[in-house]
Order: sequence, then structure tokens, then C-alpha cells
Amino acid sequence: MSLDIVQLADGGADGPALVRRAPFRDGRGQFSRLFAREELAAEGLGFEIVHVNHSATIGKGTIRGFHYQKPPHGEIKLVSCIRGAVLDVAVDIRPGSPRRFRALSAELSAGNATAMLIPDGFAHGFQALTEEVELIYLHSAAYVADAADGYRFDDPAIGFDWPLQPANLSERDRNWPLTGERAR
Ligand SMILES: Cc1cn([C@H]2C[C@H](O)[C@@H](COP(=O)(O)OP(=O)(O)O[C@H]3O[C@H](C)C(=O)[C@H](O)[C@H]3O)O2)c(=O)[nH]c1=O
Repeated sequence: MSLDIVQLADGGADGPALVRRAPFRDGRGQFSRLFAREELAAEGLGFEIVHVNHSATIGKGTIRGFHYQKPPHGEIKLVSCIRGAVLDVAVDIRPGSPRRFRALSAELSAGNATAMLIPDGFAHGFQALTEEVELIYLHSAAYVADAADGYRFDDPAIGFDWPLQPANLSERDRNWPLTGERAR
């Protein structure tokens, strides 16, 4: 059982990657590996898991994000969808990056057994494509509430075109300052 790891095109060698699981299926159902540090390390993407989170979202069209933790609490995230389907999005927010504010996206679903690895320096968000979705997050750093920050889902500098009408955003996610309102 191994993971198929592919960098997202146009994301650069240090950009997001898709991690496809190879579920073992038999008459009882299926078994799949969510994480293999040595296999990710072989691709230069290995990390130590510090926190594991689970989020359950109701409402097709719901958007969570874009979130990241400010330095020095930046983190790598491996996001897996275990129920329903989401459009998962990683936004390059690295100062000086030639791809700054470029958003890369991929559909993650329980059916396609695909996770997205979001490197430090990228903000993360997703939109629910089904009425109910559940995600598992593997984080390389601990959650630090004071370091939590975000970009607005409709920030013109990012200009991401969500596939569904944005819905059900938290008060915080509706009110992140726009890029133009921030100190560079
Ligand atoms: C991430 C996190 C959150 N929390 C608390 C903070 C809030 O009181 C509550 C919900 O947090 P938040 O509103 O940030 O949850 P989401 O909007 O689903 O954000 C998550 O989804 C987006 C798309 C992400 O990429 C983030 O990693 C993650 O924060 O859990 C914790 O106690 N520990 C944690 O590690």
C-alpha cells in the first residue's frame, strides 16, 4: 500500500501536492493509508504530525477559509475528505513569491481518496460541494489562536472563482481585511 504523490501543476516545486491513497478493497469494505511520513519525505514533503483535527460541515456551498497561522507558527497541512466532496484551495501568500496570491484547487472527496498537502506559506480554504462533508487535517504545528489569520474568500487580489454560490460563512471569514487594506 503506497501513496501516489504529485505536485500541483503551476504551483512550483515547493507548492501544494495531491496525495492519492490506494484503498485496499475486499468483501468487508476498504482500508486506506492516510499518511506515510517516509513516502512524503522521499518527495521532500515529509513532516511530523503535531495536531490532528476533524471538521464536519453542513450545507452545500459552505466556505471555510482562507486560513493560515502567522510566523513563527506556520504549518504544513494534509487535508483529507472522508465524507462528501469539497473543492480544496491553497493560496500562495509568501511575500516575494512570483506566484503570490495564486490559488490552486482540487476536488477532494471520500470517493477519489485524494488529499491535498498545503505547505507553510499557503492559506487554505474549501467549499462544500455536497450537503455534508467531513475533513481530517494533519498539522505539522500546534494551533496558536493568536497566530490565526486569514484572507477573505472574495479578496480581489486572489480572485478565486468559487464553483457554487458562497454560503454559510462564519462572521470571521466574512470580515478578514482585504489585501489592499493590509500592510505589505
Ligand atoms: C484550527 C483550530 C481551531 N480551533 C478552534 C478555534 C475555533 O473556536 C474553533 C473553530 O475554528 P475555525 O473557525 O478556525 O474552524 P474552521 O473555520 O473550520 O477553520 C479550519 O478550516 C480551515 C479551512 C483551515 O484551513 C483551518 O486549519 C481550520 O482552522 O476551533 C482549535 O481549538 N484548534 C484548532 O486547531
